[in-house]
Amino acid sequence: MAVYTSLADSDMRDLVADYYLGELISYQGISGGVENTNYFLTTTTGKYVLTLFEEFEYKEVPYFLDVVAHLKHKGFNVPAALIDCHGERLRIIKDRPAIIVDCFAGGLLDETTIKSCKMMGETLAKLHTAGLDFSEHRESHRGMQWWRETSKQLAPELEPEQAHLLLEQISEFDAFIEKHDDEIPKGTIHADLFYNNTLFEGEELSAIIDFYNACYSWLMYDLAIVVNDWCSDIETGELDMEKYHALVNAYIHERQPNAAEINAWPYMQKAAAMRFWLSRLEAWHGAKHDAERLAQQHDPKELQRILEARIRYTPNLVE
Ligand SMILES: Nc1ncnc2c1ncn2[C@@H]1O[C@H](COP(=O)(O)OP(=O)(O)OP(=O)(O)O)[C@@H](O)[C@H]1O
Ligand SMILES: N[C@@H](CCO)C(=O)O
Repeated sequence: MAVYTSLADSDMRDLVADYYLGELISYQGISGGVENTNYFLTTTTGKYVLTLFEEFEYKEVPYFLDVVAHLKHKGFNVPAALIDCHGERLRIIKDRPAIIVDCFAGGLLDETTIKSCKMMGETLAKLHTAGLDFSEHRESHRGMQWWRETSKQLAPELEPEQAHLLLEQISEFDAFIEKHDDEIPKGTIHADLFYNNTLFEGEELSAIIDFYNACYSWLMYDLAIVVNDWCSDIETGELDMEKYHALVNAYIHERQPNAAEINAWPYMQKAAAMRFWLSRLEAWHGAKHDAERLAQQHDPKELQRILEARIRYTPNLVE
């Protein structure tokens, strides 16, 4: 279970007493995520989620809270940090920065469908447009610099063919970006919009969560992250072309990519797969001597298969 920082009953009661949330009724660690510690809190006023940030220091967190506040202000159902009795939205609990947000109704999809892909494509384009006037620009903490350094560190631990594939993909993308970076539109992106970061009520997309990889980067890179997760067959890595067309056409209908984005699309699809393959490899290698932690990790092979499938074939953005 991904509760890295455990809180005692008394910690929870003290915490809830510091917000306008009534009395604590119960709490429960959330097993879903891998990056942060999350608890569901039930109080006399409703249901909430407590997040303790395991990767970030206190001063790094306000950017993410500002992104969410900006999008909430624009009408998206996203988890803005609640304000406590002292007027603060961010605090330290057990040495970790922590926030409380509303718990949204809805559940995780077991799998994506053509209809949910269409909804995601449309919503992603709207999210990108809404983020264009967000003035804080933060580089990704899992961007080009991170993948260059991490791939070099991990390469000796990998099978030679894996190391070759990883390093080759990074240099191919780096060479492409060196020439074209300035032409490809950037904005504030979610950068981790896997379908387990969305909630659905019935067939309706009800909320988008987990903005803690948000950054200022290429909008097409964000679309590629979404396509790879929402439209790929997990066993083979191949795209389900009906889902692909539903998602991409819905995106394009809302926001028309320019010629540079169309040109960059194959590179973005491969880079997006490589980035999550690498973060899963990093997490997996970091956890390999701890069976409990290892069992919580996502399987890196799934993203390796997606990358290999995108190398075999990358569909065009616009037919
Ligand atoms: N505001 C919320 N409303 C309802 N459920 C939530 C909310 N926030 C988190 N959850 C639940 O908790 C789970 C884990 O949350 P989250 O994805 O933010 O954790 P994480 O550790 O950052 O995960 P990962 O990085 O693996 O996606 C979600 O899949 C969802 O089921
Ligand atoms: N969505 C990521 C984990 C959290 O960043 C993955 O599936 O590898």
